[in-house]
Amino acid sequence: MALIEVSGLTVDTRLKAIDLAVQPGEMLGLIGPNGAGKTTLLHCLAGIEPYQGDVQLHDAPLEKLSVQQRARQIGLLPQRCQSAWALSVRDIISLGRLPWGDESKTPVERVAHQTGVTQWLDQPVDKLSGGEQARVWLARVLAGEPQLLLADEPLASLDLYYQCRVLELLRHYAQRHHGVIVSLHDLAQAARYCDRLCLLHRGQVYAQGTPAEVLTVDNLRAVYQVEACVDLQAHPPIISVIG
Ligand SMILES: Nc1ncnc2c1ncn2[C@@H]1O[C@H](COP(=O)(O)OP(=O)(O)OP(=O)(O)O)[C@@H](O)[C@H]1O
Repeated sequence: MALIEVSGLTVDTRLKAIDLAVQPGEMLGLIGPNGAGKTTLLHCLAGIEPYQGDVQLHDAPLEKLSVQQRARQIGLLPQRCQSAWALSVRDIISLGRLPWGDESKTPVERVAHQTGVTQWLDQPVDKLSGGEQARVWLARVLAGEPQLLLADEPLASLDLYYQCRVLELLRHYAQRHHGVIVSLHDLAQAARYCDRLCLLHRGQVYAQGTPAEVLTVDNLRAVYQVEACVDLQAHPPIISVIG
């Protein structure tokens, strides 16, 4: 049974008849040019953007879930995160436990360790750098242990070490019988870490499948309007723009 199955998801002129599914244990990469609809799709799945069509989570309609059920099962790491208050790192991460109503320190400390923010647990989050804060917000989502984790461009402010570390973390998270949908602009990283890719173009699914099926020279030319050199057999995969 699919963890999540999306059929005919449509949002006014922004998304048109999107079909996709994520199996337990799978990490799906959402790729596509600026404005393709990646964020809009993630927001629909997170329940913060209305849509037409059908979304089933574990074979149950998403819209039938209570707010609490949905918060327990789906976690969203938005593209931009900011706290309106000067909360500590520990407080921010603990917010991820709210849907469960527990105050256990163990998950908070575990995810702080995984994301490399343990040393700042008692510091105000707004005193950290942009990339350090991004890892704190990722820790907040991980603390909630959602069945489906949605991450919108989680690499945007991370250095090279943490780009790999975070993608490894998300991949391991998916492999523990969860599901991850992650939007990425780095296609080589998407090829390296994602089980399958969904290439969006002007609000529609242009291609979907394994990285080798999706990241073809023809698809990249049609969607990104670039001539690319693609070597997915290399370790790590190489995708470079040559014209
Ligand atoms: N709140 C909104 N109301 C109406 N249109 C919107 C809204 N937010 C985004 N759009 C439009 O919807 C389209 C898809 O935007 P979206 O943010 O989903 O793209 P994206 O693929 O995530 O892009 P990027 O890679 O630049 O983050 C764009 O044309 C954008 O201008």
